[in-house]
Amino acid sequence: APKPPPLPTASPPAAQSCADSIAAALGRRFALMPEVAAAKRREGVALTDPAQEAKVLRQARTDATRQGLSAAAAEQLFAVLIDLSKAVQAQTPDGDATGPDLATLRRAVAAAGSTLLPEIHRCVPLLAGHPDTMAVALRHDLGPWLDAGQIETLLDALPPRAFPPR
Ligand SMILES: C=C(O[C@@H]1C=C(C(=O)O)C=C[C@H]1O)C(=O)O
Repeated sequence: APKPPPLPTASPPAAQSCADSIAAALGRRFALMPEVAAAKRREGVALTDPAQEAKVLRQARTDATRQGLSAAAAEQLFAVLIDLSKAVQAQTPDGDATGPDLATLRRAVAAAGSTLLPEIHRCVPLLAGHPDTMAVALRHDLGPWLDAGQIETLLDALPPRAFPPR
């Protein structure tokens, strides 16, 4: 009998561009965190804001449900993003005497976050069967913000490891 063809190894372009756009949206969100840290210091606000976290998680569940994605997977992803975002803030050196205020920055954080779930929805079928594509994209785009262990944590909350095709 003929041997079955080998499993594909190279990422098709559609999977790669999907992973790149998710990584870019994540990068835009993390890139705001040094500014968030600076605004909190200026405004005398604590690193952790449980009410804001609850709002972000509630929004993630609502958006996911509206888009036909798993609310649990979306909440888990944003819980990981909150943890990692606080780690980035905690590592931000003292600085910036001026810059956008926290309320303005939170609107920008929400805008960056809101592009994620629609992208994930579009990408789930394309990333299925390509376990390394997202890893390569995150390592490429998130190096300025996250270390290797943090990138692994985030990969566990993204397709194709999370958000199974439905
Ligand atoms: C980004 C912030 O810092 C923390 C991280 C949050 C997030 O990643 O959405 C939300 C609340 C804070 O505990 C913030 O306060 O807005």
